[in-house]
Amino acid sequence: MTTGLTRKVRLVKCPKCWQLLPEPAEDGRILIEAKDVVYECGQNCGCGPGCVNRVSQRGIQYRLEVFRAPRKGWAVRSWDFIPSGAPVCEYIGILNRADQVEKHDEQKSEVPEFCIDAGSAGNIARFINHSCEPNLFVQCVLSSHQDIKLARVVLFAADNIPPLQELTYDYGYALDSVFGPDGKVKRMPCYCGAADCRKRLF
Ligand SMILES: C[S@@+](CC[C@H](N)C(=O)[O-])C[C@H]1O[C@@H](n2cnc3c(N)ncnc32)[C@H](O)[C@@H]1O
Repeated sequence: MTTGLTRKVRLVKCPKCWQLLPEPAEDGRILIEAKDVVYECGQNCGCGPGCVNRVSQRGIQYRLEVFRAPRKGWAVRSWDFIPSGAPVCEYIGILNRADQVEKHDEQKSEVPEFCIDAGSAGNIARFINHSCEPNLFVQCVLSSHQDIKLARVVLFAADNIPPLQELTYDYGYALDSVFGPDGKVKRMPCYCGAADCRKRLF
């Protein structure tokens, strides 16, 4: 999971606690659409943990289950209905400089500065599979600092998601962008089953 965002920010007042925040924050508990970055209130605001502008800081609110999916290995679904725009879970792992990951792993042509590696440590997000027609989207969130390269990465519902439907997001690989240690292009078939499936993850 990588973020390659760069963006100039404008300081405005938080609508809830009136502290200065970069750019207007989302007013409400759900996110309507993906943005470059969402600014939430954090430890530097005076508003406290109950502030509505901390939508992704409440931990996992749904009963998520890891299950076995045909041809894809482990997968994740929710026992509860998830409304469109709701934060589902943060993508947790070890933050690495992308160039360090490359030394012992596959290479990508466009490499961002940092990546979150959930291979050795992470949460349930590491079991969420790719789909070409996903029901989650990836959103960068800043709250306790303003360094976009170190934003938290949170998965939000892109749709109303009924119970037991597999949760998926678009891994976002460009085709032929992943290379093996031998320098050859690596290909991985996609089994998401979407009508417009690209047939390959990368
Ligand atoms: C982050 S893991 C997801 C959890 C994984 N299924 C497992 O069993 O641990 C990513 C890996 O899952 C598999 N995967 C995810 N989405 C897939 C898809 N749409 N089609 C085929 N394999 C998929 C691939 O092996 C991929 O490298």
